[in-house]
Amino acid sequence: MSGNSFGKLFTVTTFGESHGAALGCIIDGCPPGLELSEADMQRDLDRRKPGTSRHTTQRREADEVKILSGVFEGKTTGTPIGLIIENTDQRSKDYSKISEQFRPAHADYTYTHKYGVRDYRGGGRSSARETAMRVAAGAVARKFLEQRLGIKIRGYLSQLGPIKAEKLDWDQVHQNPFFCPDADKVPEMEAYMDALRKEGDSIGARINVVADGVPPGLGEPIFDRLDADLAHALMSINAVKGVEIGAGFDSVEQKGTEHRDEMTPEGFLSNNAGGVLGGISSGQPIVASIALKPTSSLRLPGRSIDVNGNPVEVITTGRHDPCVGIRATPIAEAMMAIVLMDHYLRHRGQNGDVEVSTPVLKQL
Ligand SMILES: C=C(O[C@@H]1CC(C(=O)O)=C[C@@H](OP(=O)(O)O)[C@H]1O)C(=O)O
Repeated sequence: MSGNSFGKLFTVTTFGESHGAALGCIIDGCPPGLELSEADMQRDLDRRKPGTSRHTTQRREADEVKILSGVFEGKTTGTPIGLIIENTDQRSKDYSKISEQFRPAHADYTYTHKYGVRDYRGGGRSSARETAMRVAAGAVARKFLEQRLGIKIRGYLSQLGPIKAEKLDWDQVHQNPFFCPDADKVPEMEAYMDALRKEGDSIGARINVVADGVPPGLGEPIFDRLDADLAHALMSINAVKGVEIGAGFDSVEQKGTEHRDEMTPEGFLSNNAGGVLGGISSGQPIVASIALKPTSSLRLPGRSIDVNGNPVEVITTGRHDPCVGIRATPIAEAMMAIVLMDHYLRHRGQNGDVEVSTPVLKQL
């Protein structure tokens, strides 16, 4: 397999390049009977699309999705769902200067070594523009999970460079261009990004994603643990350099008595596990966090080499996100939805008729 598909029973295959004709995806394995229209996906696509604030790339794409197949009279038929989004605002000449050079920290260099050819226009297939299709596919999974199981998946930006959100107010997340849940930090983030843009530099970010209402039992030990698949899915998002589940790397400094999530008949007393025990969902909220690196396309000159190995100074012109993390919240939510959907179908397949008398604990 060449790495363009994800999932075992709910599979998502994406195709397309940033400056090609279109982005597309095939979702296979979606159960029949789910009401589905373009509007269901457009809501999330609009949250991710470029050009919505001065803090993102100024490329203007409507990211209007069209359903090509798999839906009849407003409902999924169980056959492959084909989706397409046309690219409309490519400016490939911005990239002609770097067609034979490698941007430091960019996939330019590794794509060349792997394939021998490179679509240098906007990063080609390595562009984060590809994530639009993950968001569309994630919206289908999200709708099924919400309607059939009451699962709610929400994300937020918890840190932008040095600025950390200190409050988690879900109502605030969509009140600002950063997906920041702490209104008090927004002016600081705006000032930081304005200064950074003037400087021409970029910055990293952290995104948290939470799924509430996930039933216990999802996840396939040993190699397809739910947390392993989540890490796979989240790490596959462009620019992600770290993934944590629950307490994550803080577990290093915790003692067992502190880390363990004690159980009472009333519910779990904490959630250091991030909702996964032994690779299987526990019924607690699934909690993941990702670190995104700073964008590598910079107008500030950097040392590199050309395709022949000669030293060059690289300057990237064009339109770029000074912080890719700012638009990453809907992408992380989508990847979590795809993983949970896939594991729900897998669990239903093997264990759909398992009955246990042990009560399902709430999270206190
Ligand atoms: C278009 C999107 O983001 C693009 C992601 C991207 C990159 O190299 O990842 C580079 C830029 O592309 P271009 O130079 O063609 O404007 C961004 O605008 C998008 O997310 O939809």
